[in-house]
Parts: sequence; C-alpha cells; structure tokens
Amino acid sequence: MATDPLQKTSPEPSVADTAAPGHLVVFDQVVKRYGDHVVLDHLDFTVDRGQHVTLIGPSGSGKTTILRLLMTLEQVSDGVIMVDGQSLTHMPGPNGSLRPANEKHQREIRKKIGMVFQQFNLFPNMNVLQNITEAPVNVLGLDRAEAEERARDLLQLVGLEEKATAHPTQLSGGQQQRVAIARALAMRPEILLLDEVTSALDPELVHGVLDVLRDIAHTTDITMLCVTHEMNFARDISDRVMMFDKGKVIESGTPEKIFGDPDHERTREFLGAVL
Ligand SMILES: Nc1ncnc2c1ncn2[C@@H]1O[C@H](COP(=O)(O)OP(=O)(O)OP(=O)(O)O)[C@@H](O)[C@H]1O
Repeated sequence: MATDPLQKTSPEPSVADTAAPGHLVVFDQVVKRYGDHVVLDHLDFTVDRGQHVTLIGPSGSGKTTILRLLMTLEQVSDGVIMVDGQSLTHMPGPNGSLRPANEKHQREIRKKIGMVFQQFNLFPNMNVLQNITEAPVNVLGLDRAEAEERARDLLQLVGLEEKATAHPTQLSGGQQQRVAIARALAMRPEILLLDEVTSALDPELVHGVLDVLRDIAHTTDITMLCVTHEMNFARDISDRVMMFDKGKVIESGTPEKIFGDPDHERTREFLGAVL
C-alpha cells in the first residue's frame, strides 16, 4: 500500500525541533524597497499552522515579493520575518546582539518551505523522477531508494504515476506544473507557497492543476500561502483572504466576507475587475 506522501517517516534535520507554539509565519513591520520604491510598507501579518491564506490585490501590490522573501530569494530592507518561532531575517550576533541572517542560517529554515512558481522551473535535462528526487537526496541527504518511493507516492497524488521517466519537454504545461507541485512536496515542507501557479497555463489545463491543489488543501494539514487570480479556487481553499494594495494589507477576512461583503472600496473595485 502506498504510504501517505506527506507523512514524515524519518526525522530530517530541522532548526526548530522545539517548535514554538503560536504562529507559524510572522511578518513584523516588514519593509521591502527597491531603491526609492517601497514595495512592502511596514507589513504585519501572521499565518497559523495549517491555515490556507490567499493573497489578492492589484498587479504590483507586493504579493509575489512576500513569497520571495519567505523563500529567501529576496532579503527584507527592514523588519523581521519569523518562521516556526525562528527568525528568518536575523541571527544571534556578538554580546547578545542580532545581525542579519547569513545564507546557512536561512537555508536551514527554508527547508520548512516549498514553493511552486508560475513558470514550472523543472530541470530540463532530468526526467520527472529525477526532478522530484534531486533535492531530497542532495539537500536533505535522503537515501535514493527512499526518495524514489516518496516521489512515486507523490506522482500518484498528482495523477502522473505513468510519467516517471518522461522528460519535461514531453509533458503539457499542466503536467509540468503538477510535477513541480510534487517536487515541492517531496521536501515535506510545512509551508507551501503557490505563486500564480496556473497563470502560464492554457485555460483547459488550469482545472487539473487546481484540482490537485484543492485535494492537497483539503486532505493534508500543510500550511499554504497562495497568490492567485483564480478567485473560485481562493474561495474553495482559503481560511483567510488578505487584500493588498500598495504594499499593505488593506483588509483581511474569510473568503465569504472578502468576496461577499468587503469593507473596503478598493477591494470592491478590484473584485469587480477580476470576478
Ligand atoms: N527585482 C526587482 N527590482 C525592482 N523592482 C522590483 C523587483 N521585483 C519586484 N519589483 C517591483 O515590486 C513591485 C511589487 O512586485 P510584486 O511582483 O511583488 O507584485 P505582485 O503584487 O505580485 O504583482 P503581480 O500580481 O503583477 O505579480 C512591482 O512594482 C515590481 O515592479
């Protein structure tokens, strides 16, 4: 019988084995600037373990930047990000001081986070199985046989068990994106970041990918942060929807509240344009 692909079977190196109670993700007065352009403006929000949070808002409001900061693809200009009780942005310095986190510190915390991008970013020279096992073997140090078993379970989860030896160019965009989802999950992340994962797909391929993600949202306890323009999907999977404008959360609430009866005029305008 296939094992649950999202169930942890062996202990993996973790920086926070003594996981702090409380919020899994904390943004505390986070500022991100590019030159004079303030993209995130003293942003505060939290995400609890197991929550599914969707970020919506106009183009350029800073949604992708939030995911890229969590993935440490970008660094904060100011403020603190905490993940599972540990600072992603800072580390202890001399004499009890704090200094900006270095790459090694961030790499350990980032093991808790997986991301799926708009462009699938699969390794073109590797087959599907190799794409999924590469990081578990090389980053987590997992035994190859165990990584392959995990990968096959995940291929079943995303409905691609027949494609293990195919190369990315032999797959449709929707299939490639489902491989990318399996690849992110193969690291057994606690947090899954989804950045407009269907935006690059032909319309007829969108449903297959969203169905897989709905399934994951409804059947696992993974925490999700999702940037999407698929409002029905957001409604289906979200515990909370956060509406962004100009680098700030202008309102936040259940999907029923935000999609049904938003408080903010800007939210009504935005939803009027996209729904
Ligand atoms: N590397 C960069 N250098 C300069 N400006 C950047 C960089 N990355 C992002 N920006 C700017 O930051 C702002 C926020 O970008 P971000 O991608 O986070 O927005 P978004 O809300 O995700 O938008 P979209 O819905 O269009 O993806 C934009 O004005 C963008 O041009």
